[in-house]
Amino acid sequence: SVKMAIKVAYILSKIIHKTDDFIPTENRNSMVHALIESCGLLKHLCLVANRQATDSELELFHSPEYLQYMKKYNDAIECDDSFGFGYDCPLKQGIYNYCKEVAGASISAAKMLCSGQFQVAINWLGGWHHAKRADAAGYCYVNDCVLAILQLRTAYARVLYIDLDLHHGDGVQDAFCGTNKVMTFSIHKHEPGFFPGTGSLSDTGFGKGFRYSVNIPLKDGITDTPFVEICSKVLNEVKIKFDPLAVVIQAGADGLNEDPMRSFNLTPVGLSDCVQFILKWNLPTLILGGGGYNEANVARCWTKITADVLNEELPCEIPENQYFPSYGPSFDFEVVEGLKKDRNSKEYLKSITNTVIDNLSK
Ligand SMILES: O=C(CCc1ccccc1NC(=O)c1cccc(C(F)(F)F)c1)NO
Ligand SMILES: [Zn+2]
Repeated sequence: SVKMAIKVAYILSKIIHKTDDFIPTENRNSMVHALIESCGLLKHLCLVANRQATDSELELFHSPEYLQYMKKYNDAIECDDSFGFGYDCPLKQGIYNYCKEVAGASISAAKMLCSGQFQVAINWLGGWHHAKRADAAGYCYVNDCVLAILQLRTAYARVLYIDLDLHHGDGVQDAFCGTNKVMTFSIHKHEPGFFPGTGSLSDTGFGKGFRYSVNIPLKDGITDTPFVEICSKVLNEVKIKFDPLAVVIQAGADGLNEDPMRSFNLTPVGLSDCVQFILKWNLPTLILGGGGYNEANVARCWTKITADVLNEELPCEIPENQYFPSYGPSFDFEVVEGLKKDRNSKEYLKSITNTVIDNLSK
């Protein structure tokens, strides 16, 4: 089918190398951008210079005390473990500037969609779905997903949030679990003791938001085909029932095979097929990053998603770029599917699909 060329906004950060200091993999954000650039994709994108979020924009979701604490430690180098900082979310110098940069990028991307000038906006620096109003969690210090959704809600009556990360998008679900203006859909690993532990089948929202939280809890080992199948089946019902006017996709890549999380068995093809299924709806769509700890594979995945959004071909081999050695020994774009067992039986997938679709039609 002939695909129309669509206008795609891509948020550029001048301090992208600094943002690498605050995610667990040292060069990831820089590698993603360098690979996208070396594949010649920037000329097809509308490059938007990032603008840092203001304090008042961050306060649209986060508590002033929480933000004040980060601001205070922005220059210091030690902290106690209040507000969730400490072990999982170490506070480092420049943390507050990092939050303003990342949140600003997701808000800027959302503003591009609100202007009606773009159909898709991409911010690979964003996707930090665990952060709470006054609590850092799971390496997330600022919930840029929530801030972007709030921005989109100024122009769109109903916004759908879709979380493809290995982990449950708990911070976003919590923020909107009581409203029927934002539906949150998250497909993730759900096993005893696996972070964050929420997002079970019965986790469907409260009050006005009852049945506006959709969760697909999975076991280890799922591969592209069943993942894309369950996503498209359920999202098809979500589209009919909720009739969203804008979409936010968190495309966290820690579900890829060879990720240190060693859980799912996805490849960039599966994640990109999910994004393509959603883009067929022709709705204003914001695409964010998220988890993903095999940095070369995350760069391969998000470069492929960017190329597929643009309907542009990728070269067969990894082009020369600053991080070329990281792509050895294959030096190509493929992430092979592993041999691990898929613990999601057909019966299990069928039963959760039916339950979720049942919930949607009540
Ligand atoms: O990816 C996440 C957060 C993962 C997380 C939650 C709670 C506590 C720690 C983490 N992060 C890790 O476990 C982690 C982060 C970076 C790298 C690794 C590695 F060891 F797998 F490489 C592991 N959310 O989408
Ligand atoms: Zn994750």
